[in-house]
Amino acid sequence: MSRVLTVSGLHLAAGARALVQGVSLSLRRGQVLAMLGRSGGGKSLTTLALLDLLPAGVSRLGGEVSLDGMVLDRAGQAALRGATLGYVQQAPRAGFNPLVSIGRHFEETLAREGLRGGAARRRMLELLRDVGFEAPDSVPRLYPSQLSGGMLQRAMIALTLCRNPAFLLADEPTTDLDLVVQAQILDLLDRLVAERGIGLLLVTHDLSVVARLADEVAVMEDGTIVEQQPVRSFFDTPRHPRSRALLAAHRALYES
Ligand SMILES: Nc1ncnc2c1ncn2[C@@H]1O[C@H](COP(=O)(O)OP(=O)(O)OP(=O)(O)O)[C@@H](O)[C@H]1O
Repeated sequence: MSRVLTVSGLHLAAGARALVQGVSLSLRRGQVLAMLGRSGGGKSLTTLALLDLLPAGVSRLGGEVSLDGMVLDRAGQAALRGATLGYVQQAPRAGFNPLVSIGRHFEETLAREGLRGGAARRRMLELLRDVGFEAPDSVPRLYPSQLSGGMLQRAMIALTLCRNPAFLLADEPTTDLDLVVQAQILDLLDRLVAERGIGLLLVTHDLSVVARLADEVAVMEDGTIVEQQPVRSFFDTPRHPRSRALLAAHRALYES
């Protein structure tokens, strides 16, 4: 199974406006890389570039995405998407078709893995149980509108796991959820890294989440990575003024 996903020298622009300039990152299996920084810094676009899912109007002017040292062309990136590389977005509702039951979503995804009928149903129930649904049998017949935000995020993660991804890209996966559910989803992601050896890229604004989950931290500012360190040294000796400001704001909030 793939071990390292790398982006190097990524340059993104909208027309003449540079949005991401020379970003390089490596995501390793079994590790959590947290990406943080001010709003508009380029975290989401970098994540979307890894998936080759840039929004209309944004183009990649330079940079390479590689898997275990093999540079991927666009077809290679498309083949990776959803299979080797799972995506967990901020608003899970947007990832589901509201007119299609949860069970159908699983059927379609599992069929791509060659699983149908009873085998597909068993796998779906196993995955739903694994992400924390205590009564998974009741879930497949439901429609997305019948699930809460937290349940939908769990279902989205289970759907992503159907294809056994080596890496997960999670862009603020808990932003719209209440605190208790946030903690549950983070526990789940943490467990997936530990048990399945998934490499997790976690975009977040929350330094408590970084402290709890991350192995490595990258701070983005105005389209560049201004600091990248192992999590311990990031908290002990932040080097960039933006990192120090983030830590000071965090400490003022939690240690006063
Ligand atoms: N479709 C687009 N067209 C033009 N500019 C865009 C587009 N999408 C994003 N941008 C710009 O690119 C820059 C980086 O955006 P991005 O969403 O990657 O930031 P971010 O760090 O993820 O922010 P946040 O933390 O708020 O999600 C911003 O200045 C944003 O306005």
